[in-house]
Amino acid sequence: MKDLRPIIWDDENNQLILIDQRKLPHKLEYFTCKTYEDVAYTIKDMVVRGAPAIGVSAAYGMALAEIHGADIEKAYKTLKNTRPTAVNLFWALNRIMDAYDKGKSILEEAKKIHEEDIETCRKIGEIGEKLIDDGDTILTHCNAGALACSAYGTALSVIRFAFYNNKKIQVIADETRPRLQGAKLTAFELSYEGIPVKVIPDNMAGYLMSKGMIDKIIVGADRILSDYHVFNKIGTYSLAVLAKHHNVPFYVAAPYSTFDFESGVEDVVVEERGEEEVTYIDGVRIIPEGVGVYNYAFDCTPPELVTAIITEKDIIYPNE
Ligand SMILES: CSC[C@H]1O[C@H](OP(=O)(O)O)[C@H](O)[C@@H]1O
Repeated sequence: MKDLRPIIWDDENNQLILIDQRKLPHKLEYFTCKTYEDVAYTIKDMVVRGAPAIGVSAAYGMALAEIHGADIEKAYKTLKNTRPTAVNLFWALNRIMDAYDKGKSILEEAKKIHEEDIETCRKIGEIGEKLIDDGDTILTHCNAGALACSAYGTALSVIRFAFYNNKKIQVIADETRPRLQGAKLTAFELSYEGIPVKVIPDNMAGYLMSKGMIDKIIVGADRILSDYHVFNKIGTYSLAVLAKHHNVPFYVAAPYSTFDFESGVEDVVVEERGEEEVTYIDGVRIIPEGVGVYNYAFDCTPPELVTAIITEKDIIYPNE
């Protein structure tokens, strides 16, 4: 298994080194964070993205605040305000603040969160792999891979473990407009590892399902509520509706740090990002000046459309 690690803590120089995912797939470059402000920037500008990866990075951002004697409360607020939907960000920051309030080292707690995330994602793959059959064609959305976590991924961990258990699978990655995480990140991550992957435009998924070309769908998550409403990348809900119509199993893979047992659906802030993500592709304007756009980054899939949720402890069947 080619171990893609997007988050590296450099103990020697007290800095956080991140794969700059804005540069993929053309360049594998790194962004070095020396302050918590640097980390906040990387989360907002999606140098690092993906619910677990955002949480781990924010934890190290707090460690940088501690190392440099910065105002811890200010660092907490700055990092907390980077992105509103992925609950892992708040889970990690609150865990760091709990440790700090108890007089523990923030850096040591951040390292624990990082190490736990690696093991959690590995377990999700081990547990979820049994849902994949030899010969399956599996559609995935956005990037819920090692690039969204500390290693392995969530949805892509299931796919990796199926592949390494000698199941002959074919992955279909839809491109995932507007940021194209599927085309740029999932296709990079799987081809880098030799896992068969094809990319499709988002609007092709329904046609492939109607032709019986998709056996299963597996996606990640940014926030799962206690009633199993799933917040994930925009377009997930559309896939879930299509999957229901075509009787295609729809799986969600996520660690328990993505669960939010407090909020109701109406409490969750669905991130809206800048218009330029929709009006431009790779720096080229594609929409006429003066024409408005929507750019919701996430949507919500109700539990009745979810076949199963794969975690590091168990498989949850919301409708059984
Ligand atoms: C393993 S969680 C990945 C999750 O995060 C992504 O969002 P973004 O790329 O905007 O951070 C997407 O929703 C993925 O499913």
